Amino acid sequence: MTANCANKLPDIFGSMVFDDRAMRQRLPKETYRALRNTIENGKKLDVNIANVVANAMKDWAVERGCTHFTHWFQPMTGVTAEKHDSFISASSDGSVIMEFSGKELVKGEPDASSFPSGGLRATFEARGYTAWDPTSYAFIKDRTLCIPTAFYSYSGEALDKKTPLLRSMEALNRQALRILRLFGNEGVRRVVTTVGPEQEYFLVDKALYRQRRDLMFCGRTLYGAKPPKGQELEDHYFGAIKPRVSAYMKELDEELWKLGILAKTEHNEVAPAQHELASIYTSTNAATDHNQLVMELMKNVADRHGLVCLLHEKPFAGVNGSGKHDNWSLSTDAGQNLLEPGDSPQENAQFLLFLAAVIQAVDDYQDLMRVSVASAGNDHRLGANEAPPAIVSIYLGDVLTGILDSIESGTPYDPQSAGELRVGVHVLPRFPKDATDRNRTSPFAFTGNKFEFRMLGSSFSISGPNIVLNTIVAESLSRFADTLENADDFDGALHDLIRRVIREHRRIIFNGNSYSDEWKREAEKRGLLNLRTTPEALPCFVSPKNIALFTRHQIFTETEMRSRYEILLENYAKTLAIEAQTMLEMSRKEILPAVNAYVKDLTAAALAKQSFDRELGCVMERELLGRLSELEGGVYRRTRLLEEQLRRLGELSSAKERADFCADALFAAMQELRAAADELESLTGKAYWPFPTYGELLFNI
Ligand SMILES: NC(=O)CC[C@H](N)C(=O)O
Repeated sequence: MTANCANKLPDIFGSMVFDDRAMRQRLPKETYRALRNTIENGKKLDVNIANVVANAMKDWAVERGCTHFTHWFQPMTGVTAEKHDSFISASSDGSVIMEFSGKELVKGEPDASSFPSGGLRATFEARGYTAWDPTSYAFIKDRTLCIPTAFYSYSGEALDKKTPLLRSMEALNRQALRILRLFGNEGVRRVVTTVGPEQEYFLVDKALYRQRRDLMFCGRTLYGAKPPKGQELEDHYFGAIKPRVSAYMKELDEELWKLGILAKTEHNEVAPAQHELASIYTSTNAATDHNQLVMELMKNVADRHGLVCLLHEKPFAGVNGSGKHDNWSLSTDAGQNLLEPGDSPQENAQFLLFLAAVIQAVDDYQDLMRVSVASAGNDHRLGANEAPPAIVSIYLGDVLTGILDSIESGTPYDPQSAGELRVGVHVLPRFPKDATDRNRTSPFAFTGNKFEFRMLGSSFSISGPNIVLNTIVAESLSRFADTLENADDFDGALHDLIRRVIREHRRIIFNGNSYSDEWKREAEKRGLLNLRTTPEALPCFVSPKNIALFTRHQIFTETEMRSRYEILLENYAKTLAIEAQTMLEMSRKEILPAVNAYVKDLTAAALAKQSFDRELGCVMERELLGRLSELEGGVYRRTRLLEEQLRRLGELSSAKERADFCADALFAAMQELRAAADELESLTGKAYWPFPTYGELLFNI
């Protein structure tokens, strides 16, 4: 955005979205009211009304240069999908008119037989349908009107990431309203979960990227010796943004603002070439759609700047990885944040109950939290260089923990104050927001009025982790409501309930350094789970306890869960197999021939020296040739070993066996090959090494 355009920002914002402003302007009053009723209360939309809405949307889109529309959906691939249809309709005189009907708006059939379904559909029964989600606004991308939709099978099973997310938001709404009624909050009609995601990413030069097959095929480097400088000086974090990156960020912001995305904060991250973009929170459904668009646009805009945006969780070994921090909270339709401590005993009590619900949920369902962030890419990040470990725990800060302690033990919070703290009777001691000191090591940190779930990988759809958060908290709230609805003495029952939750679940609270080895030992003593790899974590998803949870709240059917489990396992094994294949290709076609060329030149130089003068020593050539030949032999042997492991992988039939084999034998073989090749890299002449080094990739922008 040029400087003189800055004052037009409020006009540009949302200009490519058919949002409330556009609806109000374009729809007849009655249609507008009916549509709002659908958006807010889920009321079915009459087909005549849908026709009017569709036509208005089409006119609006055509005025903005659109010729096509698409049902935009989120299959289990983790990225979005679209199939474009033009608005044209043939007339008898050979001309065309532009049309878009209510039927086309509301439902589509993309024949999506090639999306992962985890055995839910065979190709002969491959029908898939998309259904308009009116709670997320339609928008224009690439001259196409995009209609956010849910994607499901012929027999009604969810095949996407949106349907269960909407169901989980509904479950949470149901249970949170029960709780609010107990506190006499009759006016609240809806509780929504909100999210503000922080998105980390790397930028590398496109010309360099193209020379690396590992980046092109896998999104991360599979080889690469440590450069002389990494992030140790901590000079990149929040450093001045380089002009090329700044130009990129400005264009990206403008594109995002046009789509009504609340892009707010941007800065350099810890590793060289790493950056972050944070958005202001909004409803989880919109935030999920928006984050998918953020990732897509990050890539597209980078391309226009001769850059490539890497969203992988660990593009470079040994330096900071990229996460996505999910700032989660609950808000009423009146805008009250339910995780914000209040001023009166009533408000405080309500806050403490919601807090207790989260504490119980995270402790009871640590396994699901871990599953929700499990992927091949994130396995490299969790527990390494400034990313949370695989052990789930909650950070509350000393002040809030102190308050909970005194409620539990019945002792005064403040030694000067008289008597114990009674929930619902006393006002909580004031704790300034800053008292919840930011703890960057915690997987799940309370930050004053929301929780920051820091375990998500940068390439994730935020849908899965939020489905889990919403559902497990809905479960705690429903149990609390069952107890409290039957209580004779509400304040007494509430106090006892909160006390019990703190007593039973305090093991999940940890305010110290989650990166440390002591914490690993301590967590084990506390009986917390430490599910190190994806194949170790995933089976928890389909444990009887978790199937019972998701089916009870109608988020997933058991069939849907089993299919998702299969998809996740397969995805893991496929990712590792692609990486192993890529390593083999790079070793055989690039590394070994390059080193050989260097060896040949060194040999020729030594021979030339000798023939020139027999007395001339060849210490360097002799020694270097010895080391190079040995390492070359090592790389060759390990290449053969990796080939052998890949062959063995091909013989395994079940998805679980394949995933386990990949995490274990295949990954070990990849690591060994890499170690030998990286050593070779540091000994090989610059002109010979076949692809750009870490130093070039990380410091070339
Ligand atoms: N400064 C930070 O917040 C670093 C976060 C880190 N990149 C992660 O993976 O979560």
